[in-house]
Amino acid sequence: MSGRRVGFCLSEKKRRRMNLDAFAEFCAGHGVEVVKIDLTQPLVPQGPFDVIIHKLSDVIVEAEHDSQSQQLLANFQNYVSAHPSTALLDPLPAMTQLLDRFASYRIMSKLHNSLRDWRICSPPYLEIYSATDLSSIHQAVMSQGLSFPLICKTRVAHGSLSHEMSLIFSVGSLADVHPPCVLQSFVNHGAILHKVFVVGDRHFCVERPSLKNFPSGPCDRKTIFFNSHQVSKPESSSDLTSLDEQMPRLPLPSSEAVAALARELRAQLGMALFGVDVIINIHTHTLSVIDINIFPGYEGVPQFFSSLLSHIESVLDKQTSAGPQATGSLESTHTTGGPSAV
Ligand SMILES: Nc1ncnc2c1ncn2[C@@H]1O[C@H](COP(=O)(O)OP(=O)(O)OP(=O)(O)O)[C@@H](O)[C@H]1O
Ligand SMILES: O=P(O)(O)O[C@H]1[C@H](O)[C@H](O)[C@H](OP(=O)(O)O)[C@@H](OP(=O)(O)O)[C@@H]1O
Ligand SMILES: [Mg+2]
Repeated sequence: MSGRRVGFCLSEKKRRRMNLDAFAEFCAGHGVEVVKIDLTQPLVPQGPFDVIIHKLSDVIVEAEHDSQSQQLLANFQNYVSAHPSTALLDPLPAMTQLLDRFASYRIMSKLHNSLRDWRICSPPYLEIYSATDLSSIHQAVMSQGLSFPLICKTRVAHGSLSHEMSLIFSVGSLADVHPPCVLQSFVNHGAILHKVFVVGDRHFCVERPSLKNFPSGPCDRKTIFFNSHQVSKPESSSDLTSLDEQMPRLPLPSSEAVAALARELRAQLGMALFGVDVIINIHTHTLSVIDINIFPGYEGVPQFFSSLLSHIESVLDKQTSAGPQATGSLESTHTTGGPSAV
């Protein structure tokens, strides 16, 4: 495939994290030119692009309150709208919904219906919009079927603050909740996390450290505050990830169930580059989906470069066969409803 230009719109940190320079070299060997897009400069002179791959989560989140980020985002959106033949990975509305745990958890909560045959579910959760009295939160925890311990996560699902979390063990400790946030039932899973990395129609499962088991039900224990990046990176190791008791090794997630999950979320999200965090309940052995990530790090996936290039080529092939008026994003997106909130 010759003369194809793929623009990357990533933060400097993300370019380093994915080793964009090495990917550019890899693509050059396959006749695909990788271009680093500078969002602060006019986009037209930097183009044209057959495909744009981006992770604008920083800009989208900051555009909520920062006029310069709003301008950068508007420039990008104007360029994409004016160039419908440029394929966008991934569509902005799809990415935006995953920046909000209220939206992504609504999608996760529907998986138990669409993937019932695979015994895939997502833990009960509760959306807390604003400061609410303790008894109302406790009432909602009970009525929504949540069970202690609870894990509390910020509503915003991206960026450094989004990884600050807490484990809450009693009704009294609900005072440690800082809305807007979600409360989710903690599922004992033997301190093993399964990261499912999706690249187009391919997906890869990588095992990671995870939070250890805790006694079920409320107990008189202080809230534990932690950063998720201390818990589930390949090198994570602390008393939070070390089991207090020996337990039989859990089965691996069935490859068919994981494939069904990847397929379902590809269709639901209309995205090609995302990660899904899955844990196995030590009592029921059901798969619990606890998180969906935009354009993750794909650490532990040696096939990432070849899979990404293969997906780019499949998108371009579709563009070619669909003709010059093909739309910018080849995959549709839609949002879903959700449970009551506090
Ligand atoms: N409901 C849950 N039950 C048990 N453990 C959980 C649950 N939710 C999260 N965890 C643990 O906390 C870790 C971080 O949770 P989560 O993935 O939601 O945070 P995150 O900041 O979005 O992480 P990342 O962006 O690195 O994927 C998980 O890897 C897992 O170890
Ligand atoms: O271990 P993974 O690849 O899941 O780590 C991801 C993490 O899940 C989040 O997707 C991070 O993105 P933010 O939520 O935007 O911080 C990724 O950071 P990034 O700098 O690679 O985008 C982690 O790689
Ligand atoms: Mg996660």
